[in-house]
Amino acid sequence: MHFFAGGSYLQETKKGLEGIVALDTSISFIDGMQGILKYRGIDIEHLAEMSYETISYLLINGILPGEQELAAYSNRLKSERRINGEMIDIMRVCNYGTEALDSLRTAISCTAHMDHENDNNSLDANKNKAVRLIAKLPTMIAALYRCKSGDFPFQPDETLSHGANFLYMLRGEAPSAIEAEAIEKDFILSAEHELNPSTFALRIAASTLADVYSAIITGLCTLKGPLHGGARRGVMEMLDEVAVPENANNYVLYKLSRKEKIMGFGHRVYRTYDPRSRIFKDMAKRVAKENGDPTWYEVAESLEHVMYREFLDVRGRPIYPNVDFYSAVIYKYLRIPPELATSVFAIGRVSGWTAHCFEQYADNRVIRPRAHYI
Ligand SMILES: CC(=O)SCCNC(=O)CCNC(=O)[C@H](O)C(C)(C)COP(=O)(O)OP(=O)(O)OC[C@H]1O[C@@H](n2cnc3c(N)ncnc32)[C@H](O)[C@@H]1OP(=O)(O)O
Ligand SMILES: O=C([O-])CC(=O)C(=O)O
Repeated sequence: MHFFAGGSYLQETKKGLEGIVALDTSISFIDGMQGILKYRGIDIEHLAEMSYETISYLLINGILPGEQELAAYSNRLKSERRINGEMIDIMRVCNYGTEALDSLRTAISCTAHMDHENDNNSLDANKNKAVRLIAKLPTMIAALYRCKSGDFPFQPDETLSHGANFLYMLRGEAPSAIEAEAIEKDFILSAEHELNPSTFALRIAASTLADVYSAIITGLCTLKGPLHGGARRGVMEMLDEVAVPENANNYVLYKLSRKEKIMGFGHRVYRTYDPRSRIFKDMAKRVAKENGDPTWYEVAESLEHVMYREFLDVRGRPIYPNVDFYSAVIYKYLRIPPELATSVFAIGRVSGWTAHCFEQYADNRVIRPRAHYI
């Protein structure tokens, strides 16, 4: 159905813009029926075996790096990991709440103030800003955590990978090999997902030609909500609440009877298992085994079984875990505090966000849909 308003015919409203195609992209591809996800034409299963730096380069530059390009990109990221004393002072002050993302938002805003290229919107300057953001986000989040506990932040360790260095800065000791693999995979699998809410919000900001930092902060603020990236924290809290696999059935039935959402389930696009969840589930099982206490993994598996059964019985179609579900189980085993979970998601996503910024700037028209006046 079409209706007439303000001199032109408009299409019927689609609540939540479900199924609306808003733009062309070459950054990622999703087949929600078959459970396929590709970044720049490469299957996620293949990408999950690479390093985060490789994936970050791929997303931003459109092609996989050769050996020399990767070495140069990796060196640049490592040399930009440090944050200065002024930033740490800010983190000591702007650190009141129980959600690290609120402070991260301020920290990124301050980085923009300190970046001499902030107002330079050339591609070269924007790529420099992307490198700074990608490199500094883990340092900022670890520093926020340390400052909150009244401790001094640990300096980044340039000998460690992007993921291992983050865990090192949280704890002051290098992670085990499997922990380093798990966090690296988390960053890769979280890096990009087409027009998810935060990326769409960011592209709207970029389409007004707002600078990269402003667009990233727009994305970050949108990631916060519990129906999007905030669900990861929700899952961590749910695992604590359910505590043992035997409680999963009653927990789900109680929540569903009250029409409450179960965090970490459902997706707007996937009608089958999210391919990232499959990889996360396998990784979570391995981390649980290494840890020696499989309880959180078993609680998660029970929740998955009960949700599948309930949705199939009551609605005639199952529901599957999304990207936030088994990643949260991994965070529990990695001892990442729940208040950091959404910010840790952003560490991975910032490469995808910056890639979308560049794609928007390169072929821009301001994004401005219409509303149906009632
Ligand atoms: C990184 C990410 O953003 S991944 C998503 C993270 N978010 C979550 O995990 C939060 C829980 N999940 C949800 O809220 C939703 O599934 C979303 C936001 C992911 C997708 O939303 P939509 O595409 O609008 O799905 P929608 O809400 O229409 O779901 C259809 C039905 O299933 C129900 N449903 C969907 N997900 C869930 C859930 N996790 N728990 C309980 N019921 C659910 C809805 O309530 C709705 O029921 P209704 O028809 O009786 O109203
Ligand atoms: O695509 C979405 O709507 C949400 C999602 O899975 C993501 O952002 O990774």
